[in-house]
Amino acid sequence: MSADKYYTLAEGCPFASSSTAVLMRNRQGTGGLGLLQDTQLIETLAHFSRERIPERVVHAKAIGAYGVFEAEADCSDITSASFLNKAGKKSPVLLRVSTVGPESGSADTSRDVHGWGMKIYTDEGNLDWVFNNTPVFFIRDPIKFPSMNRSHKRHPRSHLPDANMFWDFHVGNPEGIHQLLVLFSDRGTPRSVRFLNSYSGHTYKFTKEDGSFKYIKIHMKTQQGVKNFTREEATKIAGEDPDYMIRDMFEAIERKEYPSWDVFVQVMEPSEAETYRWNIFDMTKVWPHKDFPLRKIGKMTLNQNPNNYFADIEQASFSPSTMVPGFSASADPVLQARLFAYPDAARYRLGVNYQQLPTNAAKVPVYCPFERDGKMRFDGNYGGDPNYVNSSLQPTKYYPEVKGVSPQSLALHTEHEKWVGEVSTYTSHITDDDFVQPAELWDILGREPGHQERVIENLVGSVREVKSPNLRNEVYALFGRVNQDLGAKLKQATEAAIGK
Ligand code: HEM
Repeated sequence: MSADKYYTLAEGCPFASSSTAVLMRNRQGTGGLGLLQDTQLIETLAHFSRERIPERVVHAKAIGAYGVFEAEADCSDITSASFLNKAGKKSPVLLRVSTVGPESGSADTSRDVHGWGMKIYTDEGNLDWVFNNTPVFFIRDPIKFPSMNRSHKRHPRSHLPDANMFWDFHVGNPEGIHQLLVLFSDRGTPRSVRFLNSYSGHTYKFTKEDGSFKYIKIHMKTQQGVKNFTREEATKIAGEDPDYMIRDMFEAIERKEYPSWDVFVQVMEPSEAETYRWNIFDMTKVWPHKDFPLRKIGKMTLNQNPNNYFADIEQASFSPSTMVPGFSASADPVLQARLFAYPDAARYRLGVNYQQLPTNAAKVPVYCPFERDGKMRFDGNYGGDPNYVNSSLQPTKYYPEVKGVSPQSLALHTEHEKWVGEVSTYTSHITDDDFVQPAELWDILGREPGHQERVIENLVGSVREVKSPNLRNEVYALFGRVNQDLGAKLKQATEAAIGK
């Protein structure tokens, strides 16, 4: 605390003591009636009751840190994004890594997908990469997202996590089988944030000023190497130190052991997408690397812990809709839904002016005078500038005329998006194709000694909690469609464990 810093009330008025109450004392001096004039006491109590903001409905438990993204090379052959147009160009970064289902106070070594919220403060505004540590997802129809998450959370009656509910959802919605296999592999219990990879999962687009574009998927690979806990280790640590992952990364950064990740893209031509073996807008599928190899575009290093968790991390908001010129969304329906869901969540959780909070604010000048006012506006609110579009009294200037770049560089749409379809209802259907990539993953796991056995043990740990024999049989059948042997072994091991 600096020498000239002194205690005041929230309005700046100096106060002699922070722990005195103003009371009407009784004659004996043993009790006292509180007075409304005790502003300090009233304000202290009132503020305490309002300290909590809603925790995120998913991804509540997290750790965050600041760092830097460094471009590997000039990527202007594939994108006009300014943060990627020069080798060595650096942009500041904020990262928040979370578990998905459990609440803010839960154990961070729980078996769960881990979320990756990353904000790159570029010189053309903010770009958010809202990824997971798995390359695929449980669903491909966005309407299923709330249902899927509720089935992973607490039972509405018992308020307990419930394996019956979990497996009931997944048997009824088997498109998640690829993701389930990843979740119950060793990667479902990462050793810490420092040792996990992250993936865009969705197809995005790199766009160029001439209107051309490429489809991309982004992969971030940990330079510390992928390391995981076994089920037993993760369970033990969950009891002993539920904040293990927070502690691990916070302390590493304090020790100046800065974790870093190499950033790659898989790049696909639009014409290739039309005939590719897999639907590139189906997030339950990957693009095998033999078809689309990784190209390195940069490196991300974390080098600074937050100064204040609430201000820097809890108040952070990330959205796939936060995109810079040169980077664009694809027609994946889950991604399209997410473009709406995140700003909507931020407005609910943080308020309509959440972009002004220091941790979310762009590091370039923001001039958005047609969004005004609202709760907790704390900048100058654009003074007397026109609050309506197309003013001739004070015309609005645009980026191309100020920077001398072509208007196309800011184009939102690309050639591949000349839609001719009719409005239709659509729910995806399960076919044998949905089990091809999971079967390949099962074979890949088999190359690592003991990994298939561990997957079965991890599954047994959960499926044995399912009470209904019919539902258990459906779970065995689901995994049997991946590999008959897997289904049979899972059945045998689970029923044996139940019989014990
Ligand atoms: C229809 C699908 C999805 C919907 C509706 C959805 C919705 C949400 C919502 C409402 C939040 C809380 C946001 C907040 O309160 O600030 C959230 C957080 C998050 N989601 Fe999703 N999500 C979906 C799919 C996905 C997918 C596919 C990924 C990863 C590829 C993902 C990654 C994340 C991450 C990393 C966070 C935490 C962000 C943070 O740290 O603040 N979500 N999601």
